[in-house]
Amino acid sequence: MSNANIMKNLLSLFKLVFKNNKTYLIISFFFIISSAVLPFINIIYFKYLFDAISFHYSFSYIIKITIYMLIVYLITTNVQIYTKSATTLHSKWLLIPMTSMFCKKSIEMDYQFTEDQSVIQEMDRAKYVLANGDNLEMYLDAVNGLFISIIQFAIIAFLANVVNPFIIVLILAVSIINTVISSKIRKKNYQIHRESLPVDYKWRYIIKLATDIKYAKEVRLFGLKNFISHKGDKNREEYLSLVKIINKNEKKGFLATIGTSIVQEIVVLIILVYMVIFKNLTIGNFNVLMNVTRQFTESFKKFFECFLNLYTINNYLNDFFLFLNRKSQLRETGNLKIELEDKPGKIEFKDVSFHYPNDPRLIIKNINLTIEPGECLVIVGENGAGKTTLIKLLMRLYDVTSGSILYNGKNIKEYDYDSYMKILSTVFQDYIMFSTSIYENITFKEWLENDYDVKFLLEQNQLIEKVESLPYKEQTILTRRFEDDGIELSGGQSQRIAFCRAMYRKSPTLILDEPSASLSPIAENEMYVQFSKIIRNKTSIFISHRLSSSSISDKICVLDDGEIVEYGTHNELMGIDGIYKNMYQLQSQYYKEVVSPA
Ligand SMILES: Nc1ncnc2c1ncn2[C@@H]1O[C@H](COP(=O)(O)OP(=O)(O)OP(=O)(O)O)[C@@H](O)[C@H]1O
Repeated sequence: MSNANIMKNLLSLFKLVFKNNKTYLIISFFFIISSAVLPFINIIYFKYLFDAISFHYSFSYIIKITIYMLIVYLITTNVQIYTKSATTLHSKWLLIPMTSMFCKKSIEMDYQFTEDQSVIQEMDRAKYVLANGDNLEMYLDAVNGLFISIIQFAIIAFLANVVNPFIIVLILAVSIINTVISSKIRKKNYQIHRESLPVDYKWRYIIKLATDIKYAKEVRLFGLKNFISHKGDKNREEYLSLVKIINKNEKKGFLATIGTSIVQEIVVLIILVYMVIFKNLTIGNFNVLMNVTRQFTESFKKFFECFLNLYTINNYLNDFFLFLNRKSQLRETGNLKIELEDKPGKIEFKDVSFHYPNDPRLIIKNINLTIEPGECLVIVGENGAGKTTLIKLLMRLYDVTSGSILYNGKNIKEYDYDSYMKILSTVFQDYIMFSTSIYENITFKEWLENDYDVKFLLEQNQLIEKVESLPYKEQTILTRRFEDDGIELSGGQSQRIAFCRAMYRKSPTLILDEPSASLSPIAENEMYVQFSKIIRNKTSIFISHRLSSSSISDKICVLDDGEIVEYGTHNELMGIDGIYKNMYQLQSQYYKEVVSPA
């Protein structure tokens, strides 16, 4: 870690403090001054006291300097105690803007990075600063400590006429040796700690497997108790073997520095005793000299300790700022605003090919497709044909490998990212229900009494009866993760909430990936009847395995192994002996078998 990095991170942190918590700076100033001068009050007092006794000053003079000393001591101690606890508290406050910056960056980060192991690990290390707030406290404490030591050096330099130069050289040498030992140990341990983070991350995943409701069914069904606990045992063994190395390194370093410090104490004592016996050093001056020397050692120790803390924690802070400064390629392209955001636009795929960043296989191959404004397109195809991937490209979760996607004639990269995202509403197969109220799950807004849009959507999606029957209606919390009176919805009900969420955005383009996957055939039919009303004046794209969706489609596109193999209206595709006709006939036969009475 270079010094430039330390300075850069310090500056970044200082800017953050200055922007978010100026009070911290004022409190720190008083903390630094009071802590720096506190040890010298006694030293200076005893110097004056011994002088007064040696030179037979009046008793009232001694009382006077004693009272001054007590007043100064009391004020300084109080200031130091108050500001110490205040700086600790205010450094915790700093976690608020830092957490918010971190979350914002994580969300704005290019989607493809969420699958990149090196970025995931960088994010984990950055998270470490937030999850272990003590690190930030220690870092800021170290910065204050450095200032305290520097002021103390200045005071000591002022009093230096009484310090033997040999002692200074000795203290300097011992402090430097101890610093080198400690910094080597810390560097080694930081590397080991870095190695331990992914292990710890896996451990949290294992705990989640055992406790998270998401996995509860699978875990019980397949009797995964031993499987999970075995994984947990192995993981902890791996983690503890790393902690053992860290402890061993620390022990070695501790023993080495204690050894050098003992040698230093003995040599200083020998020199001062020699000066008392052979150089007429008075006991009073011996006392002052001993105290200043000890303070000198203390200040040096503190200085290097703070520097080492700063250096070590800087590694974590560096990861934090590195992550924060990570560029988002997808976001930082165009800045064109979309005009008429509520009107559907023309979407064109031109020679689009794509492979995932971690896999060279082409998943989308030379696609040419036009979706006219207000058209309803159904994309069908076997599992793995590339249907979801095509939608991910349209949603700018990934950039095309070659070719281009146009919206109203302009490459989607030219648009401002947020402006472009506003025109799309998507429900993916793996939509998420958040552990918050039904209302917030749909709107992502604070509760608004009588939000008729939400009521209308609940009604349209046949959820109103269910929601009205709940004790807190739209304010009922989904999932029981945080609330005892939270509710669990069925797959189909959750999917309808996800539809409401997509429709609430009122975007001119609606994309639904497998909208009927969790619905019964009757519900599926009702859904398409509802959809035909909702999608009026919107462009809609459905990915569907169930071909009943064709009843509301204008065009159907059949994907096979990343290529468009058939394209046209339902009637056109039924006219050719292809994949679509085959699939349709198979499915309608199945429906007949299921529905017709035996
Ligand atoms: N993040 C990823 N990294 C690498 N390959 C991926 C990734 N996501 C999907 N793929 C691969 O891309 C191919 C197409 O996947 P996609 O999800 O687009 O298919 P699909 O047609 O939507 O399938 P399904 O009907 O099963 O949902 C698959 O072979 C899949 O393994």
